[in-house]
Amino acid sequence: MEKPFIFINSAMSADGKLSTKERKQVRISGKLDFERVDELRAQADAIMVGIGTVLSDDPSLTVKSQERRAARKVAGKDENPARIIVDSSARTPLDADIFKKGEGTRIIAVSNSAPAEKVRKLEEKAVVIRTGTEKVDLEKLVRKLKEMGINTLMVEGGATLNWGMLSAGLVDEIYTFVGNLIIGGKTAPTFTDGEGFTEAELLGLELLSAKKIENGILLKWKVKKRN
Ligand SMILES: NC(=O)c1ccc[n+]([C@@H]2O[C@H](COP(=O)([O-])OP(=O)(O)OC[C@H]3O[C@@H](n4cnc5c(N)ncnc54)[C@H](O)[C@@H]3O)[C@@H](O)[C@H]2O)c1
Ligand SMILES: Nc1nc(=O)c(N)c(NC[C@H](O)[C@H](O)[C@H](O)COP(=O)(O)O)[nH]1
Repeated sequence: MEKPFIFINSAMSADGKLSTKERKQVRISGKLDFERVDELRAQADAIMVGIGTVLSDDPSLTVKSQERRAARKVAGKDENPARIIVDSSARTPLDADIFKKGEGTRIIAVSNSAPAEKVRKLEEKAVVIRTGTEKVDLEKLVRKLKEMGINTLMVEGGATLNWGMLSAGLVDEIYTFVGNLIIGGKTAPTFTDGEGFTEAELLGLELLSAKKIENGILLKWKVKKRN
């Protein structure tokens, strides 16, 4: 299948959580790790998050460094990569930060069951892509993104979207930054939620590198292809 190169970047606690049981964002990364994330954003053609992340964190998903934005301009690109929200029911608030901050394309991926009136309003602010009946069809979505010229796609969570992309076999590499804290709570989002694999379905990884950054560790993984 023709698809972009797809990698996930997430920061998790030492016990594998992405945020608290109230789905409140916590600072897991230190300054250097946020710099690394900014560099990854600047190199990507698009950044994708799930609607759960938009509703809980309201991220802007912009490139933070002025130098990196300027370098993108010199290379003939928009200051920010395309920002994509996977949002089956078109719940993205019309005043979400991704619409307010920075230049660049916004893409909202909805399913065919998303309410028409809300989709029309989103179309005034973003490119809307419809796939799937009840839930966005991630495979069709990434194929469409490739056709639109997106060759490198950075997925920044959250837990449910990570599962959707991994279980569909769409992810090439993963960066997990493991920070020096414990969050706990069986309902707190983990790196991968969703329904989970059976023993026969487990996804294998190859460790590409491990590096200490401040008080945490950055792991880079390659996802093994299933036969
Ligand atoms: N630490 C980090 O690096 C990091 C990064 C991002 C988010 N987070 C945290 O993760 C939490 C949000 O995660 P979440 O799991 O609630 O939401 P999410 O961001 O993973 O979004 C999930 C939504 O994506 C949509 N979706 C549509 N089609 C899908 C498909 N085919 N497969 C999967 N999802 C599909 C669904 O509407 C689903 O509700 C927040 O608490 C946020 O703070 C942490
Ligand atoms: N890399 C990273 N380290 C963390 O410690 C942490 N809490 C997140 N969390 C991801 C977060 O949920 C947001 O989605 C975006 O990182 C916000 O992006 P903006 O700054 O608004 O562009 N990500």
